[in-house]
Amino acid sequence: MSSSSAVLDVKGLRMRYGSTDVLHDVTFQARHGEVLALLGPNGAGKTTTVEILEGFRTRSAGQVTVLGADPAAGGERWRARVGVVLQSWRDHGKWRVRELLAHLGAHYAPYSTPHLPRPWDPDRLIAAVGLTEHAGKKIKTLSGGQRRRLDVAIGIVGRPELLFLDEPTAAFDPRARADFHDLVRSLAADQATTILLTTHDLDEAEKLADRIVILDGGRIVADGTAADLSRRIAGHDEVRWMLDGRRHTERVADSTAFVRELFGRYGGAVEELDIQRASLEQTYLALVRRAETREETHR
Ligand SMILES: Nc1ncnc2c1ncn2[C@@H]1O[C@H](COP(=O)(O)OP(=O)(O)OP(=O)(O)O)[C@@H](O)[C@H]1O
Repeated sequence: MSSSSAVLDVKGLRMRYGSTDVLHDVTFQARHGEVLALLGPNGAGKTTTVEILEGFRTRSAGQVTVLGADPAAGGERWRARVGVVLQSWRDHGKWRVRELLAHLGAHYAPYSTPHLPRPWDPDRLIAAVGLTEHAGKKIKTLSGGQRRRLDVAIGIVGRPELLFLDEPTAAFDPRARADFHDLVRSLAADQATTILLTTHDLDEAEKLADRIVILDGGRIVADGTAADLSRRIAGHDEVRWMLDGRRHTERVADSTAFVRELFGRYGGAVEELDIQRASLEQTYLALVRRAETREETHR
């Protein structure tokens, strides 16, 4: 990908709090319409990275371009193109759901274009986040999960071209989570919204993300599709089969190539073939463990 076509372009990003470096030379990009998941253990630097990209935190060093601008200097027009999902709008407890979304949405009207009409129609947006029944309710009367849906609605009311979602489904019940996943997919597929998602839910990352970036100890330890990442863990696929009445089990790096060879050699004599690929969870844990071992030996 050329840097100019990237919606997010981060090169050599560093962040230091006092005398502690928490981001070391972080480099990654996101394309138009791509869903990127940023994963990593607690304290890895995900929130710090996202807040720098959102323009809420000033970096110590490195080049950061977000929708063509440096977020540290992004003006009103730039901000109108970026969606941020913040934690609950507690100060607005007396506002009603539809009223707040219409009020906040009005701010984006001057940035409307024929290609991207802004803001979302409040009722369509309320339906998209599953709050139709609660549209007339005061915010302080919503449950935690309903409030979180409202947070998401507030984040996307201006039809952002780039959306930051920081652990968006943490308080969602399974139904709300599934609805939310549909919404994220449709934002990316139908509206070409680029989405940067941080999550601790690996299943969510695997379902939603086109690409996964793993941050550990302030460094990127992996960047690729879920399949790319699992290929980096040699010997993770488990292939089982029966041959001449005997059961065989083999751990291999590339199960497709292995099975092709197996059939090439034994043909129809191979029975009860079963392939188990490593889950993203196993891959993630192996990559993080490997990065942490490397870090310890360098210390
Ligand atoms: N304002 C701050 N001052 C000093 N250190 C900070 C500050 N904010 C974060 N840190 C430190 O920076 C590191 C990265 O924190 P960050 O919140 O970015 O991690 P994270 O990956 O988002 O973690 P989590 O998954 O727990 O939310 C941590 O060691 C944290 O203690």
